[in-house]
Amino acid sequence: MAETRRALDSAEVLTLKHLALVGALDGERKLSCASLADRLDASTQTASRRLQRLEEEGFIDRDVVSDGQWITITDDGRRRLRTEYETYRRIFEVDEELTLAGTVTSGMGEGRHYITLSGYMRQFREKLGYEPFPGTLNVDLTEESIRTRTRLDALDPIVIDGWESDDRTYGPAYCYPATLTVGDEQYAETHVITPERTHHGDDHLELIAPEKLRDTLPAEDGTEVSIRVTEQ
Ligand SMILES: Cc1cc2nc3c(=O)[nH]c(=O)nc-3n(C[C@H](O)[C@H](O)[C@H](O)COP(=O)(O)O)c2cc1C
Ligand SMILES: Nc1ccn([C@@H]2O[C@H](COP(=O)(O)OP(=O)(O)O)[C@@H](O)[C@H]2O)c(=O)n1
Ligand SMILES: [Mg+2]
Repeated sequence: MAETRRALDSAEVLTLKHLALVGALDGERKLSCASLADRLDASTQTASRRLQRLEEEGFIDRDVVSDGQWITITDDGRRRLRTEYETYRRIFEVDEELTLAGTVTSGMGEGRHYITLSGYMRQFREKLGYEPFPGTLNVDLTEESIRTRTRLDALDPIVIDGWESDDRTYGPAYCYPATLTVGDEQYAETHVITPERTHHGDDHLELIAPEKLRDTLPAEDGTEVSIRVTEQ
């Protein structure tokens, strides 16, 4: 589980952006606090404090040497910058559609179990307005769509809360309304569901719907599908 962190303030995000602009996303970059301070139009102490905080929060790695420091932006740092980027994209590209492509695939046969648990089903009824068919239709995303799916982070999902039974806890899941297209067939009442705890990687997308999509569309393993995520 990731630790809970205080969000970076805007000056700290700006510092991270400057580090990326001088190449610290692609590997180690040597910098002095004085040169960073110049770029940020701030004092050396301020630049130093911001670097320290970025390091403490895990957004950069640093190796301090006598005449400066070697800085690398970590994966968490890259993700933080990408979130910033997605927010701007949302501001300037409001009309752009978020469409993902891939092929239908079989998963581990666990989706059915989770969807039918009463702690989730009750919320699906209340928040989505339907009882999903027991399971998730799994889609193997194309390389391009694996990158595009990060744009989901900039949308407001319908949140299915985590809950507890007598013997274990269940994680939350996030739902995004979507239209699924196979050839000429469109199926509108569907949601992309991203469970917080999952055994699948970013290349795998799961969909829920009131009906068995494999029969309705129809679709089988290998069928190419397109998923247009629609704003609520
Ligand atoms: C609503 C929902 C909640 C889930 N909650 C959990 C969870 O708490 N813990 C967990 O290990 N997996 C959870 N999963 C993920 C499943 O274990 C699995 O990774 C995923 O649904 C893929 O299943 P599939 O390959 O059978 O389609 C959840 C899945 C769904 C759909
Ligand atoms: N709305 C849905 C949900 C699942 N399904 C399918 O129903 C079956 C059970 O879902 P599952 O998530 O338990 O299984 P896998 O995705 O692990 O294969 C799978 O074949 C899914 O592809 C469907 O056709 N339509
Ligand atoms: Mg599934």
